Amino acid sequence: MSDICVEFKNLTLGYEGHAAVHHLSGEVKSGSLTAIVGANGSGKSTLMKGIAGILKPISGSCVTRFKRLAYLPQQSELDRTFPARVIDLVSLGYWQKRGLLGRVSADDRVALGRCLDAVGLDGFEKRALDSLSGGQMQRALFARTMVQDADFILLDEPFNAVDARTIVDLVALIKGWVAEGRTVLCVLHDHALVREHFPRTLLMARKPVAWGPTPEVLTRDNLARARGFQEAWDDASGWCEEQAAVLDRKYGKVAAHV
Ligand SMILES: Nc1ncnc2c1ncn2[C@@H]1O[C@H](COP(=O)(O)OP(=O)(O)OP(=O)(O)O)[C@@H](O)[C@H]1O
Repeated sequence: MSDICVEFKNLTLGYEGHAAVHHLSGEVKSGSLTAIVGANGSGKSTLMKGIAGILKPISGSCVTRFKRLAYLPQQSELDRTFPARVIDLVSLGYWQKRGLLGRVSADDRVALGRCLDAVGLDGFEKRALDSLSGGQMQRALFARTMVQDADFILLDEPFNAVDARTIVDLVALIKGWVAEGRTVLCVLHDHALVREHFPRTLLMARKPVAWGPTPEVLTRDNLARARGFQEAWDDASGWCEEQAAVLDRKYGKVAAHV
């Protein structure tokens, strides 16, 4: 098996002709743990959707070589008023394996119980989703991710609105997945957390500003450059080439492939 599980080749992604991620090239190694950081609107979620295949490239390509994907979107994209229990939500993790209407086997139920236990939600099976706290909901979503038994895991801001204790527990789960050989890409805003726990980082500002070992990426210079790109970016402008060239001249050329 190749040790590269995702390869970006000059990838540009966007919406209705407007690019949100520009000219990304690079590779994600199997078994790696990478943080994706950048300001609001810098293209992090767009990149996740591109990797998940939800968004097709405007140009360039994103070649994926993983077997099974688990994608945990931002909580804001989830409807918690849907009348469902924790067990229903977590069981959805089996749909790739069983199909949407397939039966969850006795073995699956045992595995599901183990996952709920691992995320600290033992006994919560029958709780309604709208009765959960933000942290408990995130734990339930992590249980669903575990049930999927994916070799490639995308997490979009998984620590939003959860307390410090929950973050510690969820980070430990993520590290456990990586120790099992799974690959994890995780969108985060907390740079201190990234420095402490994430060996590799991709810094985005609509285009890649830096990508590599975290201490080499989260430098004062790179963060200033990312701010400059982001602030100068004009959402109203049509195509990216001209604007990117202007910004490159102003802030220095971006190392698009690190
Ligand atoms: N469905 C959409 N239709 C049109 N434009 C969109 C859509 N989703 C995102 N965008 C735009 O694409 C750009 C990048 O958005 P994206 O959500 O990828 O940023 P982000 O880095 O994940 O931001 P945040 O940290 O706020 O979640 C933004 O200008 C945003 O308005």
